[in-house]
Amino acid sequence: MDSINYSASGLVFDIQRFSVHDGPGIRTIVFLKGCPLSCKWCCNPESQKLKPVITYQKMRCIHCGKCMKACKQGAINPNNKGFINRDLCIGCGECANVCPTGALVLKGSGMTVQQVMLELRKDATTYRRSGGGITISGGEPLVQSDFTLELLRASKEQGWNTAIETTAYADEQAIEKVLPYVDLALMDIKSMNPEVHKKYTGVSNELILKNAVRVSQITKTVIRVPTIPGVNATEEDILAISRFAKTLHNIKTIHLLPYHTYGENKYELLGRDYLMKDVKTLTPEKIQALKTVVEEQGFECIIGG
Ligand SMILES: C[S@@+](CC[C@H](N)C(=O)[O-])C[C@H]1O[C@@H](n2cnc3c(N)ncnc32)[C@H](O)[C@@H]1O
Ligand code: SF4
Ligand code: SF4
Ligand code: SF4
Repeated sequence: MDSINYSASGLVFDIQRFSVHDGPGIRTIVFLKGCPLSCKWCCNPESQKLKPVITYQKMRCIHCGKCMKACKQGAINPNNKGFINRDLCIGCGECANVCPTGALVLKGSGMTVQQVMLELRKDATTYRRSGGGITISGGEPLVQSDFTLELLRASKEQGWNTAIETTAYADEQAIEKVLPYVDLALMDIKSMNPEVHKKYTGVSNELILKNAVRVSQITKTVIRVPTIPGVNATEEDILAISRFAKTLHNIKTIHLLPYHTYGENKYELLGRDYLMKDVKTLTPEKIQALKTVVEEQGFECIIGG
């Protein structure tokens, strides 16, 4: 086995400590950039591009003009819709460096495995006491598969529990090399209907359904379904996903994640329209009915994951 490459670097857009979701015990979630999907409801739209992106918060702007002078691409102009011309912006972050109020923030920066491990080590005692560890999310962690692999290997060497949040849209090699170092795969199945999947996520579900079999063979897997009204939140949709889960290897638990709008304001910061504005989250009665469907198929069902 090769030694761990601590100098491998990846694009990270957030690190959240003390999470009690997304795996056992107390965890640190490392959010990676890059996703081949573009789910219309995505709560992390800043994750999707595999490069740093700038956010602009109008409320904080005092119109000092420093960013305009700093931007060599001429991408900033108060007359632009959303302040920044995103066709010109290269995500260099020079504007954010000079902004005195924090109105401009760059999402995504290069970090080495060693730098991420330094962050993680701050909570090593907590991981040991609680049986927790690292969860790699995003974005899609399998996009930066070499970086994800090294982070997982380094974490396993410390004896920490490892998890990934994935939608398994990746090539076979990425699955085969990364999953053996994952203790728990929290794997989304968003819809069994290929047209619906394509319409709302930008890609067909064919590769995901194929890879789901392999993921479940390699490691302990929990199926997750973000339940989005008008997309995949009928009893028929959830029954179809539950039946599919039965064809996988040893799935015991399905998480239903009720649709939420926590990410809505981020779209504005990115100069994008939020396309799910009119969608209301499910009532507790409706989500309960979906839970019953899952349980009738013999699975444990957790609402919220
Ligand atoms: C941001 S994703 C990152 C991992 C991976 N890209 C995926 O989709 O599985 C993490 C989790 O958040 C869920 N999620 C994203 N947007 C959501 C929303 N608006 N409401 C409920 N769950 C959401 C996803 O379904 C996924 O289970
Ligand atoms: S990130 Fe760079 S290119 Fe983009 S607006 Fe700021 S300074 Fe200009
Ligand atoms: S530097 Fe910041 S506060 Fe000044 S104009 Fe640009 S965004 Fe606004
Ligand atoms: S797969 Fe995950 S990260 Fe990618 S767009 Fe969908 S919810 Fe967002």
